[in-house]
Amino acid sequence: MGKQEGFIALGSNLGDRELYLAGAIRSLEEKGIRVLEQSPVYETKAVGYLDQPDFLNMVVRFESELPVQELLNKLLAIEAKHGRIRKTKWGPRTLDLDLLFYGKLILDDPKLTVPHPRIQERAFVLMPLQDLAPDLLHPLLGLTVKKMAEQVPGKEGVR
Ligand SMILES: Nc1nc2nc(S)n(CCO)c2c(=O)[nH]1
Repeated sequence: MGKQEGFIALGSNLGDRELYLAGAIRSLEEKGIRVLEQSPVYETKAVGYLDQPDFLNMVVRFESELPVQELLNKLLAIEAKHGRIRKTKWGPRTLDLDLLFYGKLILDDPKLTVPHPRIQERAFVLMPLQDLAPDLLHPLLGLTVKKMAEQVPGKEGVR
């Protein structure tokens, strides 16, 4: 695959959220996923199940040579290492790592969809992603991150 750049969304709404985000970034580095740039950290209102604590969200730009399946497995391992217990699909979690983009990859496999299928509807992803890559073009939607961030509802819940 050669060295590819990509973006990962990080989130936490349980326990010491800042610590979980910092730990995740350290774990990424340990597993050969080189973090090149970090967005600011945003405090965001939970979407999905609303009766859960606010999240801290951020996005990182990374580079890696890993095949995408191995990259996904490492993200799952990092979530598990930082206490992620999948009680309910949409419940609070210590750490959430979502692969947003990986090079020019387009993949629609049941286990893994890249680009992430909900980027366009998530202000908590688009606002930090815009800090890093406003002109990044979504290969399927044909919209830049800047354009998607302008259009996305719920920006008031991302501070
Ligand atoms: N604000 C906010 N709401 C969320 N709902 C879910 S599920 N998640 C987990 C991301 O898939 C989040 C999140 O990271 N931030």
